[in-house]
Amino acid sequence: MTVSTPLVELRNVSKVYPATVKGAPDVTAIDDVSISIDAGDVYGIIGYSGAGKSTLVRLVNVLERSTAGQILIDGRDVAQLPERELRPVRLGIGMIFQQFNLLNSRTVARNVAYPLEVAGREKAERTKRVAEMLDFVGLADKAGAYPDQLSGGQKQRVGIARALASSPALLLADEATSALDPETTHEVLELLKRVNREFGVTIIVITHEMDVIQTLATKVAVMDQGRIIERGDVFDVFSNPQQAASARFVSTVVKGLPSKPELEVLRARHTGRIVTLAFRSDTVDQTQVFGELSRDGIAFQVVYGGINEIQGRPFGHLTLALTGDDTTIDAALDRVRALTTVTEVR
Ligand SMILES: Nc1ncnc2c1ncn2[C@@H]1O[C@H](COP(=O)(O)OP(=O)(O)OP(=O)(O)O)[C@@H](O)[C@H]1O
Repeated sequence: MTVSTPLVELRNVSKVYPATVKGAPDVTAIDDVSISIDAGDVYGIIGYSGAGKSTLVRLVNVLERSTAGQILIDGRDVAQLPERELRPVRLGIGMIFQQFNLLNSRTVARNVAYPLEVAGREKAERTKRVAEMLDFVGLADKAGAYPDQLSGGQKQRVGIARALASSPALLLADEATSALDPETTHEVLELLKRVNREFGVTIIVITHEMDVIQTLATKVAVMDQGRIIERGDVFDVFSNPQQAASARFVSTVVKGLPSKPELEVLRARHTGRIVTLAFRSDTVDQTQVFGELSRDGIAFQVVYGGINEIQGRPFGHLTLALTGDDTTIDAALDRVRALTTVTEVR
């Protein structure tokens, strides 16, 4: 078996900013973070404002130096490289930004050509590559337009064409859809999926929006106060978050567990016992669960919840109001507990 080197690996990385106000404590923006990203991954990093996401991105493309730890790109520690050796490393990393960062005095085509000019590519090669990239993002007809003649979604597509022009192996997307409306966000995320699928580009997606992770990423790390508090396959984290902060992010897109006020409403509206059941397509057989509950004169009604899907795998929570003889319900719930997680709200 061959063990492949991760494309990006952070080992015990920290970044401390000295206090900006005299007497105030230093700011630990990144606190002992280790992370491993394989070639071909779409790796989401989610956290609230101030969690350290942007700092992490600036460390990976070495716009800033870490205070401690190793940052390996393709097995090479870039954190220690002298400035003059960083240029080729940065050329291998594309970036897209929330505010697009296009050059307003240049046409769309010349924006896309910019990294190729910096890399010293011949004019003929630049022209060919720019045409290919504009074609890929569906903006061939806008080559001669200026950025301020474009919509937000079109600007970000130019940003993507520019980021990919020098054929980087890695694309960093820092809040790339946060300035866009939901429809345009969806189009840009679909384009980024194609970037990953068709060019095999590894993508690190930085966001505070869980639906971006749900749509695009295959793996996710949740950041809080400079640390990674949870990580895993997107499906696992969404269907069974382990940390309270992760569960809060998940709850923004998944209607699963009723909140306290919602439970009050459910209790007032329904007689009988209220239970929430967890479902995961790969481990829980819904038919069997409902079969157990429909026996022995128990009646039930689904009163809250929903089933979601990530990468074609359904999961979710359903809350039921059960009526019937208490002892019979207890026995049925015991049987269901052998099949899935049951939470009863008393
Ligand atoms: N250049 C800097 N000097 C001092 N402190 C900084 C600097 N850059 C970031 N910080 C601090 O580091 C912490 C992490 O900031 P960072 O911008 O990485 O967070 P973030 O998760 O990207 O949030 P946002 O989405 O709001 O940018 C914050 O407390 C921030 O104030």
